[in-house]
Amino acid sequence: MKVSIGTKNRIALKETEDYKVALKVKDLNIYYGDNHAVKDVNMDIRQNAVTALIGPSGCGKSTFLRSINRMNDLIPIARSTGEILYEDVNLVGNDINIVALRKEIGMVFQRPNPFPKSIYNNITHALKFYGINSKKKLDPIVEESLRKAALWDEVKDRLHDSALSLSGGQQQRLCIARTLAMKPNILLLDEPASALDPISNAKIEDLIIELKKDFTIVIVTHNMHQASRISDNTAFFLNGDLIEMDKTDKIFTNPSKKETEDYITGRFG
Ligand SMILES: Nc1ncnc2c1ncn2[C@@H]1O[C@H](COP(=O)(O)OP(=O)(O)OP(=O)(O)O)[C@@H](O)[C@H]1O
Repeated sequence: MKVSIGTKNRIALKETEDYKVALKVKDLNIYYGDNHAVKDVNMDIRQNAVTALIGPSGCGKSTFLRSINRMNDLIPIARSTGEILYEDVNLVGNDINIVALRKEIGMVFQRPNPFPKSIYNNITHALKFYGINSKKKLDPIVEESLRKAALWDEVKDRLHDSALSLSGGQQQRLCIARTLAMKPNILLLDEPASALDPISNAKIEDLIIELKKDFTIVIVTHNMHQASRISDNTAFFLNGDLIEMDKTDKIFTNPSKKETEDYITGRFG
């Protein structure tokens, strides 16, 4: 099911010696009209790791995250320059096949947004769009996706019930399962647990730690404890600038920049 994302804007991705890079961001700038929301960001996002994006409200975290699978295209005044290299394709380029891109780089939003369909049909909806229609093919994908999203045991006897009958936390895991069914390489999570109760929140955190074995994960979170618990690397944004990015332990115990320290110690934001 792998689909070519684009043909032009191809630039070889270099990997460093100690880890593989899933996304290489170079000189990325994003504007909403005159508002320069993301400024000259350079960043390597590690494969099979969790990268947390933190920073005060309005600092550009979600804008940065959304640029990775071109969700900002939906905003007419948004404009980007620079490069986000995925495999050998610049995702900022003009000839990107957005449908293919979003299949490889899936996104889960802050509020669970299941379709008003059955649990089963939530998972199969997009697969049918890609021409997978037989129950024989769909059934195993539904089970595998729900298992990966740690929801199978809770829903296996009610797959044809409405997704809206699930709790908020279950709905969010269903949205993750729906994304996993497309077999993406990268998962973008925009505060996926912030609207959930503490138990559901903990389940989502455990799930994210489990999922990084198979996927590269980039997560926006306002919750510092969450970032420190689940992420390998943390990037701190302020006013659209990437102030500092490092191993999560380092960011939370011994950041290099005063702005980072002020933020993580609660002195501002
Ligand atoms: N759809 C939009 N149209 C115009 N400007 C926008 C839009 N979305 C975000 N912005 C602006 O871009 C800047 C960065 O916003 P963004 O939502 O990326 O920040 P954030 O760090 O994710 O904030 P929060 O933590 O509150 O979600 C802000 O100045 C914001 O007003």
